[in-house]
Amino acid sequence: MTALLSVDSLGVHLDGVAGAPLVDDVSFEVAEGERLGVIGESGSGKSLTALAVLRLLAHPLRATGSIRLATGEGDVEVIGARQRRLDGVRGSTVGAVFQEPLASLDPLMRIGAQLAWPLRRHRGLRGDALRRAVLDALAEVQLAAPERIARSFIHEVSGGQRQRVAIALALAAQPRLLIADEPTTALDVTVQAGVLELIQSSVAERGMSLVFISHDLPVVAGIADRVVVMRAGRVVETGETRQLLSAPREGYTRTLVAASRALDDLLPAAPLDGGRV
Ligand SMILES: Nc1ncnc2c1ncn2[C@@H]1O[C@H](COP(=O)(O)OP(=O)(O)OP(=O)(O)O)[C@@H](O)[C@H]1O
Repeated sequence: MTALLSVDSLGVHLDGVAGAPLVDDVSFEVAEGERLGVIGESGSGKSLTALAVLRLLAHPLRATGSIRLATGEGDVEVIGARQRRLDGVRGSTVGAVFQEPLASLDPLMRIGAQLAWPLRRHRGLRGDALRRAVLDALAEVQLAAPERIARSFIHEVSGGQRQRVAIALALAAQPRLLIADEPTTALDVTVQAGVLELIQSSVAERGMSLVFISHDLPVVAGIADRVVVMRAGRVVETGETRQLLSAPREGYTRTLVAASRALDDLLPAAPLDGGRV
């Protein structure tokens, strides 16, 4: 399969600060339709890697190496690309959902107007067709009462609804790759499963590729075909999910798997009758 995203020897440096790069010699590929999980402890460089792919790193952070995205109109080298070229790529080739939905949503703009923007720009919709597409996009992420949501500001809807709006926004320009960076970590546990299911079904129905970043191993195991394990800014191990989790080669991956199993073993002992944990 051809690679939609190729990251080669990516480094993320903190300009003006001596020492090892924050992300060091990271390489991986994501094929068309593939779902790649990125796991690793807090501070291992997962988010910086995602931000580099989206070219959202700001000074003093600086990326080196190569990040190639295959678009409908040839490959784009993200590091060093002209801003105009990138504007075309963001949204239509790659969309992103972050831990905190407010990161991609404007608090001062009604939700419908925010969604209309990429639909107008990337799909050329206007007037009634645009209004219908906004409501369809909200219905597609299973938000009940799309008309009301479209008229609302983001602070007028719940955390789970906000993340669904952020997903609708990321999908609006029909990207070929979705980057989801800890998309359920900040959500109430009761709505996490629904948002995960939504990401999985949206990716499957659209035949999109997915980069799913999480420190939660069972969640990644359920969603990813292949996994990249990161630690201290470097890739420790990469492999097919089942293979990597059942027979990890590296000590660090074995520790992650063992910690996750130990937590799992505790679960049946937890009170299920309304007791507090
Ligand atoms: N703007 C910044 N300036 C300086 N250091 C930074 C900056 N952003 C991140 N870092 C550092 O880079 C390292 C990698 O951070 P990153 O956010 O990529 O980790 P992560 O694996 O995504 O962690 P988490 O799971 O907690 O989100 C960390 O040591 C972090 O402190």
